[in-house]
This record gives sequence, structure tokens and C-alpha cells, in this order.
Amino acid sequence: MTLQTLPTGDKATTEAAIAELRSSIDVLDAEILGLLERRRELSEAVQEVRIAAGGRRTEFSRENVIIKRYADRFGRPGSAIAMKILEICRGTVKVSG
Ligand SMILES: C=C(O[C@@H]1C=C(C(=O)O)C=C[C@H]1O)C(=O)O
Repeated sequence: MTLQTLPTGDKATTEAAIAELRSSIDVLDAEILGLLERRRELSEAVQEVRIAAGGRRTEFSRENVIIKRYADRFGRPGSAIAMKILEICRGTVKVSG
């Protein structure tokens, strides 16, 4: 099933279509979470290199570039997402597991 061939029909057909689309969403969410984890590792590496050289953990000019990148794509929610991603990557959020 593609987005161009969305079915219309009885309840069972609708429910099957939703289940299939949701499983595609679940796959994407797993990929997004994996990418976010990788991003956090890279971000922490940058922060550690900077701190080891006597610098600060955060660099707001760079964060503003990233926030703008997301805002340009998704507007206000985009900038909110970017700020939460940066919060996760700054290591100020306790990550379980
Ligand atoms: C990773 C860096 O350090 C911090 C984390 C950032 C990020 O996660 O993108 C951006 C700026 C810094 O506050 C960096 O400076 O690039």
C-alpha cells in the first residue's frame, strides 16, 4: 500500500490499512530514536573535546543555527523539537537504560 493507493471500504479494510500504516510509522520511529541516540553520542563527543580544551559544554551560536534549521522546516513546532533535541544531547536529561 502506498499513500497514493489508500483504500476506502469496509471496517475491516480500514482497520487493516491503519494497522499497516502504523507499522510503517513504528519502523520510522525506531529509526528516528536510533538516529537521535547516535546524534547524542556525537554531540557529547564534541562537548567533551571542547571541555577538555578548557571550553564550555554549550555553544549557543551553534544551537541557534540548529534551531533555525528545524524552524525553517516545521515552524514553531520545529524550533520546539530542536530545543528538546539539544536538551537531550546536552546530557541534562536522565536517559534510562
Ligand atoms: C555538539 C556541540 O555542543 C553543544 C551541543 C550542540 C548539539 O547537540 O548540536 C550544539 C551546540 C553546543 O551547545 C557543538 O558545539 O557542535
